[in-house]
Amino acid sequence: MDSALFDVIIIGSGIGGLVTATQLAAKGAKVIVFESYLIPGGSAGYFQSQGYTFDVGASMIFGMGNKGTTNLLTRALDAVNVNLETIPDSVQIHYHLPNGLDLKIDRDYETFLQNLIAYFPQEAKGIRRFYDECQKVFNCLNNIELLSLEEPKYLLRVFLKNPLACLGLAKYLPLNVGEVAQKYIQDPQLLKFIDIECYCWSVVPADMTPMINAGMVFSDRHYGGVNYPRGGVGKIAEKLVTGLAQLRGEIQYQARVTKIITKQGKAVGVQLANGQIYYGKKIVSNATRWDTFTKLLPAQEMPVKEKNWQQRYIKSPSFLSLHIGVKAFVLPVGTECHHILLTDWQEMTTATGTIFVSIPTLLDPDLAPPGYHIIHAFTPDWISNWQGLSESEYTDKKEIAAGQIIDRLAAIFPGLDAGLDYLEIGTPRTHRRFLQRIDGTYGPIPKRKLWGLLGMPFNRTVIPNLYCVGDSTFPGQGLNAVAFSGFACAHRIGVDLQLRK
Ligand SMILES: NC(=O)c1ccc[n+]([C@@H]2O[C@H](COP(=O)([O-])OP(=O)(O)OC[C@H]3O[C@@H](n4cnc5c(N)ncnc54)[C@H](O)[C@@H]3O)[C@@H](O)[C@H]2O)c1
Ligand SMILES: CC(C)=CCC/C(C)=C/C=C/C(C)=C/C=C/C(C)=C/C=C/C=C(C)/C=C/C=C(C)/C=C/C=C(\C)CCC=C(C)C
Repeated sequence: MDSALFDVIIIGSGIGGLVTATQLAAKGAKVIVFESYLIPGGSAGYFQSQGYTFDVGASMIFGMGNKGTTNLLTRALDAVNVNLETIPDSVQIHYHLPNGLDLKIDRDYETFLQNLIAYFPQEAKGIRRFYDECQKVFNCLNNIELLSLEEPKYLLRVFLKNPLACLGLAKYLPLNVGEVAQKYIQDPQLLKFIDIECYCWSVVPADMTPMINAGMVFSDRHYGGVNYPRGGVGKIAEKLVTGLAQLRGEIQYQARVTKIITKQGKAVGVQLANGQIYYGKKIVSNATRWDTFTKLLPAQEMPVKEKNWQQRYIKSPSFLSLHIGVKAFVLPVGTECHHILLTDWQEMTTATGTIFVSIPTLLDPDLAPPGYHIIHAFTPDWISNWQGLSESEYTDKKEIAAGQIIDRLAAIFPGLDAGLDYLEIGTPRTHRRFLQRIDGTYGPIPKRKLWGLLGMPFNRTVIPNLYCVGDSTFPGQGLNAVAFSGFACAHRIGVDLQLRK
């Protein structure tokens, strides 16, 4: 069944897809979003059970500050006249690391530096120089308008307005964190610490983590800060959808796109699982590049550019996630919201080696019944560890794996077993199923050491009228990063469609 022509069809309502949709609707485009799940948000969605509201992903949110230009989530919400109350987190992460390295990353930059220097006094100068250099990158970004790097007029405009910031960014685009850190720091334990500072959001150590992204994360946490949306991470997507609807943009749920329709090599529409066909002038995929170019388009016709990208980037592991409800007594007084647990540096990048913990109810108690808290504990794991099992083997394996994580969590929550009220276990298979992400992957990671961010593709693809948005486009994983990708994608499409607003 055919239907009206849309300006833009967006496949998927992750934050990347929704920022693209809202930006384009605000520019006056006729937009429709198709989402395969029941609610918007993708990996920034939520689920509710027995009085708890769980974030499906982590709850450490950057980009919700109220100043500068890098607060892209705040800006995306403002652009469609919706707002969301946020709760500031005074500590980004409490690290529990090998050899007794127990450190809180304070929101205040100077306090953070002093706390780290207390562990490595001999590296005081190097620590300051390294993190100050990250701040330099951030200051360049935070001084310019952030739009599509594929739009020459914008590049010229931004360059003429702020040449030093642009040259600064151009210098850092090919660099990784490792090479900058090693300029200033010699202590092997401290370099390991820089590795986990990167790994916990990029899923690769410092020598493979782009310097631009580190500039964002290591500086925004002290500038706009980490801020939690009241009501849960899922509120960001819900509010964007409200804004989209106010601008007459449409969204359909339980609407899985099975095919991108092409005509003479150009993308012209999409087909849904129920057989319906929709046509659009521009098609945007918020599915991963792997899903886009193997499932939504014929895998055997994959463009060379995409094949080359797959030579440079591989799928990161997925996660084993425990969504836990506990009695309040489990949390010792002074517990912070986010934790990283690692007992052996050798295990940092191995499956289930590093444990991540979020306790969003410390910021927003209404996410759990009175007297209870949420502990979301997750650890990287590969889908290959969860395949080829019978139903009962799968259930047993889940329980054993969850038991092991709970035992390890006892290091910081000794009463956890006794105070357990609720437990839901998600595996890489769960992430694949609910998020429609191939192998449940968290996103692309470099296959080998690359030139910083230079290898990450922008939004246009070699197929005319087909764009990608989200974490397999520049600058990669993270809600604020995919929000950037959404701003850039909408800007490029706005120019291509000659939208006047
Ligand atoms: N900072 C944090 O704590 C945090 C928390 C959650 C997520 N994240 C980040 O968010 C990023 C992901 O954002 P994103 O925008 O790239 O995408 P996403 O994967 O979150 O969303 C993609 C959406 O597209 C939908 N979809 C996929 N294929 C479809 C199809 N064929 N038809 C219809 N719908 C389809 C999925 O259901 C999903 O809702 C991740 O990189 C992760 O790092 C960060
Ligand atoms: C003209 C000339 C000469 C030149 C040009 C140059 C330029 C202009 C350039 C530009 C560039 C740009 C714009 C760039 C941008 C970038 C960006 C925006 C970036 C961003 C980033 C972000 C990020 C990375 C983020 C991230 C985050 C994340 C991932 C997070 C996550 C988290 C997690 C998972 C964790 C959890 C933990 C716990 C729980 C503990």
